[in-house]
Amino acid sequence: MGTPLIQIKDLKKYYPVNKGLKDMFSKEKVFVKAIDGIDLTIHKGEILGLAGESGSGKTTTGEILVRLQDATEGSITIDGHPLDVKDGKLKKSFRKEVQMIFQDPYETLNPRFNVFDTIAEPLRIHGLRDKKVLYEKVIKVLEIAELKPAEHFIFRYPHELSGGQRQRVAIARGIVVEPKVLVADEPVSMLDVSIRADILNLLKRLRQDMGLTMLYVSHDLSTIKYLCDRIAIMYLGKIMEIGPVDEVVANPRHPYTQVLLSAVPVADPDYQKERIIIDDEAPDQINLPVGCRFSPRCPFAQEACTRCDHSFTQVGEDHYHACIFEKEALKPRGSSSV
Ligand SMILES: Nc1ncnc2c1ncn2[C@@H]1O[C@H](COP(=O)(O)OP(=O)(O)OP(=O)(O)O)[C@@H](O)[C@H]1O
Repeated sequence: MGTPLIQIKDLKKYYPVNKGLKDMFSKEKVFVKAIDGIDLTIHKGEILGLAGESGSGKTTTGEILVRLQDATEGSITIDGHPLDVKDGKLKKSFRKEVQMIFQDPYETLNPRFNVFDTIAEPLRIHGLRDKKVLYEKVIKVLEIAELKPAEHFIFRYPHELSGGQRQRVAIARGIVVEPKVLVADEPVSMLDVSIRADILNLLKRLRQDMGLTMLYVSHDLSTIKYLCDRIAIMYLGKIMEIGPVDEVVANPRHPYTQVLLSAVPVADPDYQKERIIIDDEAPDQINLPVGCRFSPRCPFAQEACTRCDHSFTQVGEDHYHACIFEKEALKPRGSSSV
């Protein structure tokens, strides 16, 4: 295991919910607990995949890391310094250290900015004004992002680029300030299947050539398996399982991870995989279950699950899960409890 670069401790993000006029007079505040006390470590040069269904808190985690949102509680350090440093100058230079690329490059690129202005903007914000130096830096980063020949792309506008090319521009903009960390939130889910692997390979190369550390947010377990070293599985604001990606995929321990993996299609037509079917309905984000948050949908839930506090059990090297049962002890719901 390498040196920790990012350390997230007991991170919480609670959004207040206004349920109407009646609530305005009620003393009891209601919250969506988007992130509810998570610990994560990401090592230098590592790519950590953050997976889970819609609403589990993945994007919020990434946005807090890149300071698009403030946490309600908890601490984050990057290379030993706190992310929420108050000093104005330090704050600006630390901001450079974590950059984010988003799902939809259409939305993230300003249609009135050409490629040069798009990529030069963060450099200008950080004080670089010399046009020649800016031009050279933009050309260099376009080449790294494999938009070649760079001169051919530099003065184009977003509508003159394909989806894949736009995502490459967004990546070039992210890396031009030489960050330590890249948060990639579903960066290939809106792209044509045929170009997804090219973008994932580019991210792999950036890790290798620039030593970038990444948080890769996705609900797509197959892209996580392709790209990431470790995977963390989130459900309703909690981490359910975390470990080396190959190990978790081959030997999932938490029932929620088993459910997610059972839904991934397998290319081999002769391979019969047992699909674990669960209640499709989105879980209630406000009235959270007592004990294990997954228990109302879990095919193996027992009465004892109401006493689960989501603390981890280690089951292998760097492999942890938050189910109170060992895999062998999981019994279909309704059989005698432990
Ligand atoms: N600004 C906000 N105000 C109130 N609730 C929010 C806000 N942003 C997110 N949430 C809620 O927080 C929870 C987690 O959202 P988040 O976007 O982090 O989940 P996600 O796992 O990334 O889902 P998806 O894959 O759909 O993006 C959801 O219930 C969402 O509705």
